Amino acid sequence: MLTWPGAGTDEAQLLRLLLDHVSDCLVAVDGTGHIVLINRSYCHLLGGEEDDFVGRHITDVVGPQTRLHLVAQGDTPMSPFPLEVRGQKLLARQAPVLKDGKPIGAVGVALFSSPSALRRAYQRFETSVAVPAAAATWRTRFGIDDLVGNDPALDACRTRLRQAAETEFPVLITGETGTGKELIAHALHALSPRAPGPFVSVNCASIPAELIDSELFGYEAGAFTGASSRGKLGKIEVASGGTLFLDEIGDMPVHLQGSLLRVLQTGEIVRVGATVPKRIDFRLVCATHQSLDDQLTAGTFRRDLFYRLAVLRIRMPPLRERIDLALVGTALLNRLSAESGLPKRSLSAEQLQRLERHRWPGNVRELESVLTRYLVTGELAIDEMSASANISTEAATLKVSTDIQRARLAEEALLATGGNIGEAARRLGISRAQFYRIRSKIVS
Ligand SMILES: Nc1ncnc2c1ncn2[C@@H]1O[C@H](COP(=O)(O)OP(=O)(O)OP(=O)(O)O)[C@@H](O)[C@H]1O
Repeated sequence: MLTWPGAGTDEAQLLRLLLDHVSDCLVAVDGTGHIVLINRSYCHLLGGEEDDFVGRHITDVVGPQTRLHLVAQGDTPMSPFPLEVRGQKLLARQAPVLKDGKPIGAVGVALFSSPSALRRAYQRFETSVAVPAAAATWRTRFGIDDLVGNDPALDACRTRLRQAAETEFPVLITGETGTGKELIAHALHALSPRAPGPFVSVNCASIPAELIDSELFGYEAGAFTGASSRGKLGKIEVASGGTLFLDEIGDMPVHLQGSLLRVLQTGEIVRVGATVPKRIDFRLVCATHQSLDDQLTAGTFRRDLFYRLAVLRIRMPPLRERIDLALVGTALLNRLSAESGLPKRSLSAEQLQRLERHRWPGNVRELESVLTRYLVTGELAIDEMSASANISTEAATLKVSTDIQRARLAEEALLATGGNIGEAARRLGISRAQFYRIRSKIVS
């Protein structure tokens, strides 16, 4: 006799309870093909209650293509068996119910609602075995509480952040260097339902152009000379079930922008050297300190990709536009002293005024640096070099825009030649080495 403490003593009720907790759709028929038992998942799929189906012939309920009544009479089961029930494609498994070696009925279990659900389940399984070891190291380091400040623009960022965390849309975070773009990307992941999954961060500016491909998409075993014999998991795959953070997205080479766009459109990646695409479930968050508008105009950033990844936008305010410098300075000073073990120091009214007069081109990162120095030396030395940084930034912009133009021509030549660097260099009338140099100026 079947017993289960706390579940009552009625065996039929107990059986019902168990079956209703099986999420797969399950139905049993007697030797004539009439339904004797059907669980809640199947009733739900059929859009009715148990009483609507028990006693009816399986072909009346599921449709003429079912074979369950035939299996109940001794036909060989076919598993998995494709079935369409109420417009829903299923893969089903059938098994005869035997008594003294003779069939007295059959049980049918719908395994997956469609081949793509099956593929997804298989990939989930594969990923759950292969990815966790890699993903375990990819965790968020910051939450929304780490975002210090009491400023209207920062409050607007917090609101946007909370709204974005409830959705799955791509987010583009913009702002000058050091304004907290990476911090807020971590916080976004930590607030989202994906928080238990990995947060995988890739800095597009720090990976050589020729490696970004394999870094993001991974490669198959032996995909190219020097490739690991076991193949490599790409960062997009490592981010499966979590968030992929692409920092400095403005530095992504044009040919890769096309690949990323395809991933966003299809939800699938193709590893370098592979032919079969793989479905990956990840959320994309990007950041840039560059003006993507300028790059859109210059043609170095694809407009179609831009619209895809900038569905939701968060602009981090520069420190000089914020009204809470005293509060941020004091909070950071306390945090830095707690983290470093250095004795606490406070800031006088005069010192706070000096902080407020500075333009902070390096934003909160620069402020952290000044305050750390203050904790160590007791002197509030604000970097004079950084105060004049605006002028040098403008001078640098001219140079950068020339570099961008050249890189754009190089990328166009590369596209036109199907990725053949030698040929692209020849068309531009430069050497391969010059070609690499031009591209690396933008990429590294
Ligand atoms: N509002 C804030 N509150 C507390 N710390 C902050 C805040 N904004 C930035 N920081 C700190 O400033 C430093 C720089 O932040 P972060 O790396 O997120 O900036 P970023 O905008 O991504 O910079 P970059 O564009 O150079 O990559 C980090 O140590 C971060 O913790």
